[in-house]
Amino acid sequence: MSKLKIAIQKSGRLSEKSIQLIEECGIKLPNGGGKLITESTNFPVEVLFLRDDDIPEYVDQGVADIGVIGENVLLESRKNITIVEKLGFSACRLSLAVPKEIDYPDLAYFNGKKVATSYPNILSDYFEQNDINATIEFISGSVEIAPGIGLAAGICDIVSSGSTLLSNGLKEVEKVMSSQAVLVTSGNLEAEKQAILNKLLFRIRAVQKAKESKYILLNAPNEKLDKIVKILPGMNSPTILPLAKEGWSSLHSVIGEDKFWDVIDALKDAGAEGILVVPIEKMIV
Ligand SMILES: Nc1ncnc2c1ncn2[C@@H]1O[C@H](COP(=O)(O)OP(=O)(O)OP(=O)(O)O)[C@@H](O)[C@H]1O
Ligand SMILES: O=P(O)(O)OC[C@H]1O[C@H](OP(=O)(O)OP(=O)(O)O)[C@H](O)[C@@H]1O
Ligand SMILES: [Mg+2]
Repeated sequence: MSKLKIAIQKSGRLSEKSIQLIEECGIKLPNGGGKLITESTNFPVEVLFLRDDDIPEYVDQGVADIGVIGENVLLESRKNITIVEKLGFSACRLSLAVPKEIDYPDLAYFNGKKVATSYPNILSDYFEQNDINATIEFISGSVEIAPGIGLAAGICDIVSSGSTLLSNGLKEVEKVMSSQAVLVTSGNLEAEKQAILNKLLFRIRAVQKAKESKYILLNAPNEKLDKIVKILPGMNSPTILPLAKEGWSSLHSVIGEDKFWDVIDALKDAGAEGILVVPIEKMIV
């Protein structure tokens, strides 16, 4: 029976979350051992642990069927592979930065200047689209030190909190792209592997959906239920159960994590009491 080969980063910013996602899908992986390839004991997948930059090539070649990488690495690779699912973790951006004391006018600042980056393809496309004529200096890591050692006038690198820029005396001046972890495939899977991927995607979506939602329970006097129900945007209509206390009910519903804080005050004002909000592990809609 065929197995779906999944390439994930061996060690780095994507590793832990990639393994966590696989495990949250109920796919068991043997513990540790430093192996670079491992098989699940309860789902037809093999996991390959690789450098993230190598994953696009392996997926393109069919050595791996799917892979987890940042959108930045996908775009830089210029491979003919496609995103099957955005995974929502390792959110960051690729930005241009210059020494903080520079009085930066606009993108034209980079005309005739040298810019250091590990993303020469993305950056040259970006400069071309914006009619900027700059020299791109490729360096594979520690890009933030380039201006300080006189290698370049600016850099283009990953920014998340901004603390690496700050500690190297740089400031972000232009966002080139946003990125998050994505699941990619070459799109040439044989039927049996595609069926495994479909099963995996179904589980990933259930896990993702659950993370975006919370299960809410509250108590309220019966005469206030109508008003409370109108405040709660649920999956379907909420469940209402009578409480032992005469004239009171317990109401259960599912609510978007992003909406929760907006509606909580409205619920209290409408007479809700004993509000409990609990995480959902999986959600099939
Ligand atoms: N500070 C950050 N916050 C959030 N996401 C990040 C951050 N830095 C990088 N990423 C994302 O995680 C991916 C992997 O980053 P990491 O720094 O582990 O890569 P790397 O050093 O190239 O690793 P490798 O050794 O596998 O080549 C990046 O391509 C990017 O999409
Ligand atoms: O804006 P920040 O939150 O500071 O994050 C940005 C930094 O994070 C990444 O490096 P990482 O820490 O993964 O180390 P690496 O360069 O060794 O990959 C990236 O290359 C930046 O240097
Ligand atoms: Mg890398």
